[in-house]
Amino acid sequence: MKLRGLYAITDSQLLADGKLLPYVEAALKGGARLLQYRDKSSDDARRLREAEALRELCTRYGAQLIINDDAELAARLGVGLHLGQGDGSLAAARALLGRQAIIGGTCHANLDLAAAAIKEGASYIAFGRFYNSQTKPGAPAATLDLLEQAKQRFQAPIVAIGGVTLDNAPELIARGASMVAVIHALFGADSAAEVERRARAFSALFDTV
Ligand SMILES: Cc1ncc(COP(=O)(O)OP(=O)(O)O)c(N)n1
Ligand SMILES: Cc1ncsc1CCOP(=O)(O)O
Ligand SMILES: [Mg+2]
Repeated sequence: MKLRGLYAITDSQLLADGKLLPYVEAALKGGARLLQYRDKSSDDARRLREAEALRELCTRYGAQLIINDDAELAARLGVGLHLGQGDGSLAAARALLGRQAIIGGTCHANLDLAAAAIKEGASYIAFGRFYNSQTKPGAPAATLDLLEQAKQRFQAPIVAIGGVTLDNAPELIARGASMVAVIHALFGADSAAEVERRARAFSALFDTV
């Protein structure tokens, strides 16, 4: 699968009260190519249930499910995985999940971390936050120049994350992002119809830039 386009990431607060499945389905209808299940709770039974439901939705829409932080859950479901610095070894995750799995690594604003992630078998490298993020305000800041340097240095697909909106996504794509990972500007919406509209608009940026 070509890693290009909208990368939607779930949020437990924004998608509470029964919104998880309808809002995710709207994002997938709108063209999201990757969907990350990001749930920091320790309710393993609920996490398994929700992740299984998301996997089914992703299959229906031809998208790929990625599990945040939890290699065991990714292995159990046979889906992809995203690991940050301190979430465990990418090489061990690659060995666990196999050659085909999509595995991403957080590289903050550091090209050496990206080189190491690729060496360990990452399918994509993620930089950010690029802008102010309501979801993760303390994440280390990355610049557009860094993105350009990463694009020149690496062939691996580059994911840009952190405060990404419909207004600033075009400059990220122009400077080398092959995917934009979005939480608030996608799922912080009043209705599933609005999520679908936003997802379509994000996805369309990849046709034109
Ligand atoms: C696509 C993508 N990029 C970066 C992150 C951040 O991962 P991490 O640094 O481990 O932080 P948490 O998301 O676990 O809080 C991500 N999740 N996805
Ligand atoms: C998980 C994560 N890692 C760096 S910024 C961020 C949050 C992205 O969410 P938002 O799109 O709401 O800024
Ligand atoms: Mg993490």
